[in-house]
Amino acid sequence: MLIPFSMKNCFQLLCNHQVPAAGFKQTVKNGLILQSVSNDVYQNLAVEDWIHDHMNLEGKPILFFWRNSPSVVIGRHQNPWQECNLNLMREEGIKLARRRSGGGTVYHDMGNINLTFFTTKKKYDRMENLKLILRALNAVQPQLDVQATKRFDLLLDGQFKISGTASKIGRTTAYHHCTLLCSTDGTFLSSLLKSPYQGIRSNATASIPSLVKNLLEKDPTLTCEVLMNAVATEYAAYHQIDHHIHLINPTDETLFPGINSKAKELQTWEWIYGKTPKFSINTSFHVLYEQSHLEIKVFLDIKNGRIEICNIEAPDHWLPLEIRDKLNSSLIGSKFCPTETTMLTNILLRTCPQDHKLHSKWNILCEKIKGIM
Ligand SMILES: Nc1ncnc2c1ncn2[C@@H]1O[C@H](COP(=O)(O)OC(=O)CCCC[C@@H]2CCSS2)[C@@H](O)[C@H]1O
Repeated sequence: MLIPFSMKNCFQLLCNHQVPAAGFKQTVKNGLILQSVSNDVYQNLAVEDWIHDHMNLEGKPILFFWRNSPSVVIGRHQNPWQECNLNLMREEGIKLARRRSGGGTVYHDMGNINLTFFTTKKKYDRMENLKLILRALNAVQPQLDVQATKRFDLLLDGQFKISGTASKIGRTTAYHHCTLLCSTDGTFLSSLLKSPYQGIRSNATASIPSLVKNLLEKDPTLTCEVLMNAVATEYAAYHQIDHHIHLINPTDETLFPGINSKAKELQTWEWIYGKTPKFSINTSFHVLYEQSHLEIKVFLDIKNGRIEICNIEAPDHWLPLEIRDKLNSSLIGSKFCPTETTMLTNILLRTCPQDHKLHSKWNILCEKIKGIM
């Protein structure tokens, strides 16, 4: 059963320096189950941040269910260019989010449930949480063969991943969050999580790709709603709490003071791209010039998402050295992002407005460079 959640309840449960009213304290004595009414990945990640920041040491465990419209979610220390097809994502309007927890890249859509288990650091136990999910799955469909692995994945029939795990451990509190694939678009998932970019070198965390499967393929009654209710029932039984799922609105400032600025921060270029660990690109492409193919080599070092070193090598007769130097130096400091090349084109137009041939070469270069961004 879903019930709306009041501001008072939330403050009393979560905020430091608030003494829960006697009656409420009784009902949430051992924990609480929440579900987001939003399908916005940034807003939902902001709820995680907010609860993590405000949870007090009394440590009522909280289970938070959330689902997102199509999004790719990378780990805190990952490189989006290495993990996904950013061009395809832009074309398809798929959001990219960087979460605060480590680990690999996953795809979310409305057929995927996210579950966040908030506890004190002391009580943080990923295997315990996964066992709880396994009990819930067993309760709704005893025929399922699902096992938890040492990496805290859930595998169906010994080989198909249905859940991936990540976590964030703070000084006193922690959360473990995981996915659960019910009816996600698997074809889309695999095409989005394939990087087309060549020649990237970095120390960023690499994802561990697996075969994936939806639970709905095994049993058409296993919808997201059925699975959330089953997990809520197990969670309630385990913590001896009310099994009601409280609906929360992640944009409600009266409920979560300051949450909208958290969501905003998660949407910034500085967080999503700028936090990418330093990396380099060593690639080349060919251009057709006077009936022969010329090789253009590109070497880039990218730090905090911005080009730190840029070396574009092209035959002198195609692009004179001084223009190449201009290009290399104008790219330095700019964001490694396609909109920046448009800005550079404008710079060139201003620098040498008459040279049409040069402009077309520059445009070719910019198009090629955009292709690796
Ligand atoms: N939604 C989803 N669920 C399970 N597995 C997935 C999913 N999307 C992709 N994958 C597969 O997992 C690997 C990456 O596995 P890898 O082990 O590298 O990473 C993870 O599992 C991270 C899980 C993060 C969970 C958080 C919970 C709330 S916000 S995101 C990917 O290449 C695909 O093969």
